[in-house]
Amino acid sequence: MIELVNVSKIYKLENKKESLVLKDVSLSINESESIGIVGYSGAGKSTLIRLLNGLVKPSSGNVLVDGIDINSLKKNELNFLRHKIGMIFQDYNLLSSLKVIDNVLLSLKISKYSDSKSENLERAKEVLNLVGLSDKLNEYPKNLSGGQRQRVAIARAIASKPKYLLCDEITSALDNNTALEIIEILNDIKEKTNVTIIFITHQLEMVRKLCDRVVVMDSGEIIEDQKVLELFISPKTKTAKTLINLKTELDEYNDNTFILKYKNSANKERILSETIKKFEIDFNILSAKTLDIGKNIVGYLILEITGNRVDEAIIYLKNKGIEVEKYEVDTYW
Ligand SMILES: Nc1ncnc2c1ncn2[C@@H]1O[C@H](COP(=O)(O)OP(=O)(O)OP(=O)(O)O)[C@@H](O)[C@H]1O
Repeated sequence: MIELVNVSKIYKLENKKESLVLKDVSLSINESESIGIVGYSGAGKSTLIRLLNGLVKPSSGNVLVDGIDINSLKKNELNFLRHKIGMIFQDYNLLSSLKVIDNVLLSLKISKYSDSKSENLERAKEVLNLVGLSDKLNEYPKNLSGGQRQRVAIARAIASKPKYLLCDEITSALDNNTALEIIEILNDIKEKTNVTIIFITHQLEMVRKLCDRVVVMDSGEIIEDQKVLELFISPKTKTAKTLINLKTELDEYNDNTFILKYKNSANKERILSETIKKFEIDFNILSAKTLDIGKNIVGYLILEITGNRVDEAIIYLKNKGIEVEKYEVDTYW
């Protein structure tokens, strides 16, 4: 488990000025969880993730990894603890003078994975195979595409079987298809290992495809922390709504226009037809959309509801677990 307890971070600037970039942040990350930390540029995400492996020291508060306050450790103890924590960066950070396989072997050597050269070699080949690069072992990074370089970085980060994997904007520099391939690889790694993934990004779409839980940051604070599925049904903050980025644009709507949001669609048809009969109302579907979130689906429907008992029908729908809101000009899906 990783815990941040009342962590603040102040950077010292020139002219003796200071900048408070994390404000009393507390957060617990459970084992085998995959958590997305999202927010706009400058929210403090990179600072937060760097606190988790001691690359940044807190100005106050504690960072605990498996119960150990990492800032109480001596340098060699911190280095040892870092073997538990793999990190991947936006700009890959590969050594250009080393071949793909040697980049991975170097990381195994540094983390003292095994004394046996052949075991290290076997492991390096295994992880490069896992990220689909078996045919690139002897290439230099400069001969690889951005997506392939990021795969090498993933292989290097997971080679010594870390318990935690920190990912700092690792899909941000890639085109959408390549970014989704990277997410697929991480999902595969998640399935095959118990690694805990901490994924920093401003691309909520990547979090939707990878993570169970999402933390939204704004100006150095955590402003939302909930299951990804719940965030897509009822985001609480404007930042989350904007990051979801699914603004609807209906040309015409009125006081009877509503947006319905629901998890998984199995009962939805039945509930809607029951509601129509029970309250003698009419539904006119204006727009519909579904999103897959992990193994779940979130559905959105924009309806015009007419009849004498609309209020009762809405209460009924809500009691059946369907989120209902009046449609307004800035409604987000
Ligand atoms: N070493 C530093 N010294 C001074 N200020 C810093 C330092 N690192 C970050 N900052 C400032 O701290 C704030 C938070 O930066 P941080 O990189 O943690 O945010 P972020 O959410 O990751 O943003 P981005 O996605 O742009 O990297 C920013 O205003 C940034 O300018």
